[in-house]
Amino acid sequence: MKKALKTLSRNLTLHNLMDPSVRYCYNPVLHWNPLVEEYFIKAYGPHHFSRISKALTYSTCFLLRPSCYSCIRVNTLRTTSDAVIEKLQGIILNSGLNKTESNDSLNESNINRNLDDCNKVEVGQSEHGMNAYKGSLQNGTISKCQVPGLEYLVFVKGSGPHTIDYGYASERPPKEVIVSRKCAEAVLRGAQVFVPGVMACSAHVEKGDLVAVSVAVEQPGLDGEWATGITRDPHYFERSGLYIGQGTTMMSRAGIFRVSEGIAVDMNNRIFNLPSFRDELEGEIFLQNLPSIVTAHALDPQRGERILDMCAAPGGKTTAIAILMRDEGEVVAVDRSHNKVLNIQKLAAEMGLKCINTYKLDALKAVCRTNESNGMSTLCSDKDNICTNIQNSDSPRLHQEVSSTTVEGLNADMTCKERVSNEKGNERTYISKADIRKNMRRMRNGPGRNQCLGGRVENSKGFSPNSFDRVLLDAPCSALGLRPRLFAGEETVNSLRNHGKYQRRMFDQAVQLVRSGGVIVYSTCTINPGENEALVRYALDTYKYLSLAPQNPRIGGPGLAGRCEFPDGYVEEWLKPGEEELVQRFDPSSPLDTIGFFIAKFSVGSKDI
Ligand SMILES: C[S@@+](CC[C@H](N)C(=O)[O-])C[C@H]1O[C@@H](n2cnc3c(N)ncnc32)[C@H](O)[C@@H]1O
Repeated sequence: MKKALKTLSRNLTLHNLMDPSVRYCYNPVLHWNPLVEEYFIKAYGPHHFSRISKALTYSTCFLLRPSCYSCIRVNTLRTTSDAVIEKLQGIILNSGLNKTESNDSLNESNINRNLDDCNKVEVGQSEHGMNAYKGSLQNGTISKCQVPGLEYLVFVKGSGPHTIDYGYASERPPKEVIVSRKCAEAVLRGAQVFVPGVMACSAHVEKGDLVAVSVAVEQPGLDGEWATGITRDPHYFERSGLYIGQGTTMMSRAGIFRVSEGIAVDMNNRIFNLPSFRDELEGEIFLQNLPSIVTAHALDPQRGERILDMCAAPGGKTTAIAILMRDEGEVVAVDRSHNKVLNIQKLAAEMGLKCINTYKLDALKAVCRTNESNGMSTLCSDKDNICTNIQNSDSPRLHQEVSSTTVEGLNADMTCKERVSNEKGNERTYISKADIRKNMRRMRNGPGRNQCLGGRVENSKGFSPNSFDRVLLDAPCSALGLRPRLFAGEETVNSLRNHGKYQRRMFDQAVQLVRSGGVIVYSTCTINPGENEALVRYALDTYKYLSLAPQNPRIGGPGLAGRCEFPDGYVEEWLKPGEEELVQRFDPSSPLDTIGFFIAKFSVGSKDI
C-alpha cells in the first residue's frame, strides 16, 4: 500500500513537472546543505529564512516582488548625474529597453503597495534610509537616489518577472540551450549568453533559431552528493522551473562548440529586463550594488589620506573611495591575484583616477616588519608562473547536445562523476573528491576559458605597521548574499567556519596596518552571521582599543545579537545588546531589494595603552 502510494505520488509529480506551464517557467528552489539550513533557520527563524532564500534566487514570493533595478555610480570627477541620466535615456530609447512594464508585470502603484506590505513584515531596515530609497524608485524609470549624500547614484528600473511563451506544442518541445549556473546568474542580471557559458544545445540548432534558455543547477543526488545531470530522460525534471528566457542563436550548434568566445544567444525575451549598460559611458559610470557604495561612504575617506583596500579587485570600492577623496591622497589597492590586479588598474585608468596604486599581495602577509616594505617592491610580468599556470590549466570544452525529447550524443543520466571518469575511460574506478570538486566547479561556471590579461603588476612585500589612516577589508567570503543565486549547497558548516578563520587572520593584519586614531571598515556579501557578527565579536574582544563606530549613511538594518550553539558543541558569539544598531546588515528579502551585505566600522583608539 505504502509502495503504491509512493509510486502514485512520484507519477503525479512527474506529471506535474511535465506540465509545460510548470516546467517552462522560472521558479527555482534554492538548495542548501541541511546543516547550514538548520543554522540559518536558528539565526533568522524559519519564515524569515525562507523569504531570504526565495529573494536570493530573484523569484517571487507572495509579498516580495523584486523591483529589480540597476544602481549606477556616476564618476563625479568626469560628469554629473543629470548628464548621465540624459545619456542613459537616449540609450534606453534606442535599445527598446523602455519596454519595462508589460501586461504581466506589476504597475507602479502595485510596486508601492508591495513595498508598503513588505514594510509590515519584520525586516527592519533604517527607516530614514528606506523612505529616501522608496522616493528614489517612485520617480520613474531613471531616477537619482534621494538618500542624502548619495544623490550621485542613478537607479534604472527594470521589470519582471515576465511570463514567456516558449512555443511548447504537444510532443514538439522548443529547441533549447542549457547554460551553466554562473552564466544564468549573469543573464538574470542582464548579460547575454556567451559561448563559454553554454553547456549543451539541442540537435539541429542553426544560426537565427529561437531557443529556450534553461540552466543546469545542482540537484541532490541519490548518493547524497550534489549533481548536475543533464539527462536523456524525456521528463527532464531537473530543469523544470529553471527557464530564464528566450533568445536567438548567433551561431549554429556546431559553431557554438567550435569557437571559444562571442555571444552564443542574444537574449531578446527575458524573465527579468534589467539594463546592463555593458560598455556604455566608459569611465563615466560604474554599475555597483548599493551596499558596496555605502561601504565606501562608511569608510569616510578624506582628501590627502593614505587608505588601504586589502582585497580590492575588481576595484569597485577602490574607485568609489578614490572619487570620494577627489583623487587626492593615496589609495593602495591590493589583491592576491595578478590578473585581478590588472583589472583594478584598467578600471582606475578608465575612470581617470591617479591616486590609486595597485599591488599583488597576499593580504594575510600584508604587514612587513623589515625595511623591505613599500618601495622595495619587485616587478613581475605576464610571463610569470601565475599566467603560465593559468594558460596550462585550460581544458577542452565539452561537446554536448540536448533535445527536449531525444538527446543525441549525450549519455543518459550523465552526472559529474561520469564526466570525471570519461578522461581515462573504463580504466578508472576511483573518483577522488578533488575530481568531484573540480567538476562541480565546472558545472557551476561552465567549461569556460582561463585568460591571461598580460601587463605588468607590482609585487609588494607588505607595508609598515600603523602606516594607513584607514583600511577597508572587503573580505573574501561565502558570498551567500549575492543575488541572483541559484545554488547554495556547496557551503557546509565547516567551510563557513573556515571562511570565518580566514577573515579573522586578515583582520589581524588590518589592525596592525592602521594607525591609532584611524578607521577600519569590514564588509562581506554574505548572510552568514559567522562571517559578520562573529567577526565583530572577535575584533572587539581581541583588540580592546577598537570600538564600533556609527556609519553614515545608514540604510541597512541592525545586526544579530546573541549566540549560536552547534550540535558539535561549537559556540558562535554574535553582537551584544546595544551593538546591533552600529552595524549595517542589508537583508536580501527586505524592500530595499539589494544583495545580502554586512558592514561594520571600527574606530581605532590608542594602541599604546
Ligand atoms: C569580495 S572580493 C573584493 C571586491 C572588491 N573590494 C570590490 O569592491 O570590487 C574579494 C577579493 O579578495 C581577493 N582575495 C582573496 N584572498 C586574498 C588574499 N589572501 N589576499 C589578497 N586578496 C585576496 C580575491 O581575489 C577577491 O578579488
